[in-house]
Amino acid sequence: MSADTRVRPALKLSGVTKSFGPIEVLKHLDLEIASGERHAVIGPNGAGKSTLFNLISGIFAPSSGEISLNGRSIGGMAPEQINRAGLARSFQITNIFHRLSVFENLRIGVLARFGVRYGLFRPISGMRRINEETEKVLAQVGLESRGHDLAGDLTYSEQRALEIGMTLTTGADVILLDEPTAGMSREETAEAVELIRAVTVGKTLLMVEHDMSVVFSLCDRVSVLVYGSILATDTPQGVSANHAVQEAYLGQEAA
Ligand SMILES: Nc1ncnc2c1ncn2[C@@H]1O[C@H](COP(=O)(O)OP(=O)(O)OP(=O)(O)O)[C@@H](O)[C@H]1O
Repeated sequence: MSADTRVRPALKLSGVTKSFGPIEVLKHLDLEIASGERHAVIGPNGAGKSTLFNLISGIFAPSSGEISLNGRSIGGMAPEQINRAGLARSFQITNIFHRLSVFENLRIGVLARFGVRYGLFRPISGMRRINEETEKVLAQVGLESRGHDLAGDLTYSEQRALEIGMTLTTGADVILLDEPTAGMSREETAEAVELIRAVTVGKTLLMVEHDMSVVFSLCDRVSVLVYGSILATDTPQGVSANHAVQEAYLGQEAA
């Protein structure tokens, strides 16, 4: 591996703009997320956080600018292609199959990852490998005892853990989480933070998160998005001490 490859960011946005008709929702964004970094995006309602995630995960194409994943240009690719290139996203709105078991939900992701490859081999050995991988993710997200239960019967925080598990099944090394602790109690939030920390070891995490205590305990750096522009990117401590950020966002939240 060359020195250049080692310092290459996991995710890089250069001059990314997104307009809907005449409205420029994201304005010439530059952002680099280092490989192995845990990074939060914060910002007031309507700042463009969801739009940013939609661009990175391929729901929308950027109007201009460049997005690269592990050095490969992904701007404008379809979500499945971006997923295969190594990026997985969980959604703010629960995105699981309620009438399938927890195990079956996870196995869908594993099948998508291995299905084609194992189609070449004997089905039994292929299924064994797929089931083993599924069990592994089930354990990683702490749902071993719930594998046979319907996903719809899980508690809210267990469903969020399942969603995180679904991002892991794809084998992606860059994970996008959209408000993973939204709607959780303090205890559930603390558990979710530990889970996210554990499952993202060795991976790169980009998350939208409103809860600053989560950002402080989990993230290496934070980017503050206000009116479609990045106002600051810094450590959580640096961002909280930044006067422009306090005026534009944090002060407003505290008020
Ligand atoms: N498909 C779309 N068509 C037109 N305008 C859109 C579209 N999607 C988002 N917008 C506009 O872009 C702006 C940014 O929205 P976005 O949902 O990205 O913000 P956000 O920071 O995620 O907000 P929230 O925290 O409320 O989810 C808003 O003014 C929104 O109305």
